[in-house]
Amino acid sequence: MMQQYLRIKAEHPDTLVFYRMGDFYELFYDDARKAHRLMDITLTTRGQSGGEPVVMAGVPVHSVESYLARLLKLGESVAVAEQVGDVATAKGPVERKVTRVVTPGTVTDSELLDDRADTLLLAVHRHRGVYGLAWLGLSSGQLGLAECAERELAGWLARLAPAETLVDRDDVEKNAFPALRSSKGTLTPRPAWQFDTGLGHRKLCEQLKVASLAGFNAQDLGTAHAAAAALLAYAEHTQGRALAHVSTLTVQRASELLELPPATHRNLELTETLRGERSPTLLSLLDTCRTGMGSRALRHWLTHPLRDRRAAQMRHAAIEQLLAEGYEPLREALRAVSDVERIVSRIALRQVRPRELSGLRMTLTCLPALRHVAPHGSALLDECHAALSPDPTVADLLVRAIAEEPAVLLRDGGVIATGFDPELDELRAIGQNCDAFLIDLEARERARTGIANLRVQFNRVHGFYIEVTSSGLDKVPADYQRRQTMKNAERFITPELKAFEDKALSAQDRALAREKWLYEQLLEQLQLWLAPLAALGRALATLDALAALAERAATLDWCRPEFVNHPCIEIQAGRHPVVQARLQETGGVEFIPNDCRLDSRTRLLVITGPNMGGKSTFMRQVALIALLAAMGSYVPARACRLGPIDAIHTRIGAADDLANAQSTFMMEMTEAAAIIHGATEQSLVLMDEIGRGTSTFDGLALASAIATQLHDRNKAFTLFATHYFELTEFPRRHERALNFHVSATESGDDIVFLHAIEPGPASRSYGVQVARLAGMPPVLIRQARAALEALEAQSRERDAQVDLFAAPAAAPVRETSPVERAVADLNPDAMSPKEALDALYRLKQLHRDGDA
Ligand SMILES: Nc1ncnc2c1ncn2[C@@H]1O[C@H](COP(=O)(O)OP(=O)(O)OP(=O)(O)O)[C@@H](O)[C@H]1O
Repeated sequence: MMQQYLRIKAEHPDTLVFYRMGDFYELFYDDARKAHRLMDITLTTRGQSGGEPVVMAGVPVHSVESYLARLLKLGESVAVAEQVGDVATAKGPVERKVTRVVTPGTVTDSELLDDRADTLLLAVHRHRGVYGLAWLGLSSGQLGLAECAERELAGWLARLAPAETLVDRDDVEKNAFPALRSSKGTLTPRPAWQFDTGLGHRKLCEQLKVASLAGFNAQDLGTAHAAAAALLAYAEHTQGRALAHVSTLTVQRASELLELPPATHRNLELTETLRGERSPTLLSLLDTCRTGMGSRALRHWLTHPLRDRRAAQMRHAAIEQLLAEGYEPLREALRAVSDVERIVSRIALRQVRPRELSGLRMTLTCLPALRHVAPHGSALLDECHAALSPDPTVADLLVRAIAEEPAVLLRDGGVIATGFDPELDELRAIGQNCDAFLIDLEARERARTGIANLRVQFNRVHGFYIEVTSSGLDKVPADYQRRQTMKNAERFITPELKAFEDKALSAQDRALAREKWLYEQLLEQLQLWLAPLAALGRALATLDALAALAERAATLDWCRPEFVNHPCIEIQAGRHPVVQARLQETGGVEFIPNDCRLDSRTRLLVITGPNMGGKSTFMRQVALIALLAAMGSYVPARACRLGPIDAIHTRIGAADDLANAQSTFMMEMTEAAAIIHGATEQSLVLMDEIGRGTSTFDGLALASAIATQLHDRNKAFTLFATHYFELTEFPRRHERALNFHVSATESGDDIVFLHAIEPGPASRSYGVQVARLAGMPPVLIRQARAALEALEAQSRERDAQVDLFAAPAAAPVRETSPVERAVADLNPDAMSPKEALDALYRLKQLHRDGDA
C-alpha cells in the first residue's frame, strides 16, 4: 500500500495528497506534518515502511469539505486519491486514483467558493519586457487575455485579484515578478516548457473550436498565448477533463479600461477597507444583490470600468427604466433564483450535485413569473429579456428526471424521480415491498414458533435477522441459524430470510448503480444546453446587479450622471456615500454636501483647512462619484456632469509597507512618481498631504514641485490637499489653479467643523485645537500654544521670501565630444559591412585620441 501511495505522491509533489482509507483520508510523512501544523490534526505513527515508522494524520471523510476549505484559504492545494478498485475482489491493496485536485484557483465546489466574488486562476508570462496574462474563472467559464508593460502589472493584479497565479518556475527562482509578491493569491510555479506561444495558440484554438483567434481580436498576443498554454493545461489537469463550458474569450486592453492603480483601489476602499475588511466599502454599500451572480457582476463592473462610456450609459438607461417601472417585484422574483452561472459550469465539468440541478429546475420554472416582472424598454433590459426564455426542454427534462427533493449525494440514492425509468422503479419496488414482507414474515414466524415477542429486523452491519429474547429461546426451531448473541437475546437467520436479504440488498445495489448511470446520461444530455443556460445566467446576473443599483439610487437619493465630451468634472451637492452612511448609522449627524467644479480652465484645486475638516472625505467623494458613473451606477449628488476620464490616481497617506521594506516617505515618493509618469489631461489625481513624510523644507519643496508638474505638464484634474500654507500662493502664479478650504469656526477655545468646501485659502490650521479635542492634557496644550505663538512671530520677522515656484535653472549645456558627433553622423542603413567596420575603427581611434 505504501508503494501505491508513494507512486501517487510522486505525481503530485507540490500538493497535499489525501489518500482514502475506509472512512478516513490519510496524509503521510511531510504532508501529515504540514496538515498537523496548519490545521492542528493529530499526528500518529503506524507500522514501518523502509525501516522507518510511518507518520500519518487523518481527516474523516464526512467532514472533508471543511478541511479542504481551510487548506484552500491557506493557499494549499490537495489531490484527493479515492479507492476506485473493487474492495471485494481486489488482491492486495485496492486500486486508488487521484479523482480531483483542488487548488485555490480551480475550485468549483459551491461549498468551497465565495458566493459573491469570482475565483480566478491567472497565468503570467514574461517575454522581452512584455507581460502576457491569461485568466480563467472555472466556475463561470470566462477566459481572458491581456498584455501589459511591467509598470502596469500591479494594476492588473489588483483588478483581477486572482486566487492563484501560475508562473514559470525559472522566473520564480530568479524572483522576476516583484509585483506578484504583494498580490494575495497563491503562487504556483509551473515548468518553463508549459509557457509556449505556439502551444498556447493551438490550445486556445482547440478550446474555442476556431481555426484562428482573429475573431476574438487575440491574434497578436503571443506572450499571452504562452500564458494561456500553461493556464489551460493546469485547469484540465486539476479537473481531469476538458473544459466544455469555456467557449469564448475576452481580450482586455489596458487602454480600454479606466485605470485604477492598486493605490487607488486601496485608498478609495473599493472592495476592502484599509484594514482588509469587507465592510464598510463602496462595494459593501452597493451590493444589495439577491444572488451571488449579481454580486459578482457588480464587483466586476466596479473593478473593470471602461473608458468607452457606452456600456455605462446603457446601465444608466436601464436603471432609469427600473426606477420608473418599479424594481421591487423583480428583486422579489430573483430571491428564488439559484446560481445558474456556477451550476452550468459544474454541469460542463460533470461535477454538478443533485441539489444544484433541482435548484436549476426551480429557477427555470419560475422564469415565466420573472419575465413578467422584469421591466422592458431599455436596450440592456431588452437584451436580458431575450435570454430569459430558454428552450423548455431543459426544464421539462429536469422535472421528469430529478426527484422532488433529491438526496445531497448521488451515492445515497433517491436522486432520480419515480416514473423516469421503469427499470429503476422496479428495483426500487423490491426494496419498498420489503416492509410488507417483513411484517408478514414476523407474523408467520410468531405463529409457527409461538414466541410472542419475536421480531424481524434489519441493521447495516448484520443485515436482516430474527431476534428472540432469552425467555423464548427454548422454543427456537431447528432451521434458525444463530447470527449474533446479545446480552438478553439471540439473533437468528432462516433460509427464507437469507434469500430475501440477498434479493433486497442486490436490488438496492443495482438501483444505486442504475441511478448513477441515469444521472450520467442526464448530464450528457444537458451538455447540449450549456450555451443558452450560460446566457441565462449572465442575464439574471445583469438584472440582479441593475436592480440593486436602482434600489441604491432610490434609497440613497442618487442622480443619473451625464457624460459630455469636453473636459470637466462638475458635481453639485456631492456626498461621500460610505461616510454618509456611517454618519447616519452612528448618530444621525447630517453629511454636508459639497460641489466640485473642474474644467479646462480650472484643473487644480489647492485645498487647505484644519485636520478633521473633511479634506480627504471631499477628495475621495469626487473620485468615487467619477468611478460610480463610469461603472454605470447613479451617483451620490444632486447633479453630475463628467467629461472623459482615463484614470483615477491617488496619493493618500499610508502606513509603512514593512513587508516590502519601504519607509512611509519612500512609498509616498514612489507612488507620486508613478502618478507624475502616468497622469494625462484626462486623469483625475488626488494628492493628500504630499511631502508630510519628511522635514518641513524638503516636504514643502517637493510638494510645490509636484503641484507645478501636475499643473504645467500633466495638466491632470488635480485635488491637492495640503497643510503647507505656503502652497496657497500657488494659484496666484498658476492660471489653472484655485484655492479652496474646508470651513471651521472657533467657539471659545473649541473648534467647530462645518465641513463645507469654500473658495479661498484657509485662514489658519487649528492643529492645537484638534489636539485638544483629541484629549491631550491641558498643560501640554498650553505649552504647544506658547511655542506656536513664538514660531509665528519669528516667521513674521523673517522678510526674505523664497520663490517656491520659480522655474529651475536649466541644466548646464554640455559640449558634445568628437566621438558623439561622429556617431550622430553615421547612417547604418546606408553602409556596407566593410564601411561599417571602417567606421568602427575610426570611432575607436577618435576615442583613443580623446583620452590622450
Ligand atoms: N461633508 C461632511 N459632512 C459631515 N461630516 C464630515 C464631512 N466630511 C468629513 N466629515 C467628518 O469629518 C471626519 C474627518 O474628515 P477627513 O478625514 O476628511 O478630514 P481631513 O480634513 O482630511 O483631516 P486630516 O487633515 O487630519 O487628514 C470624517 O471622518 C467625517 O466623520
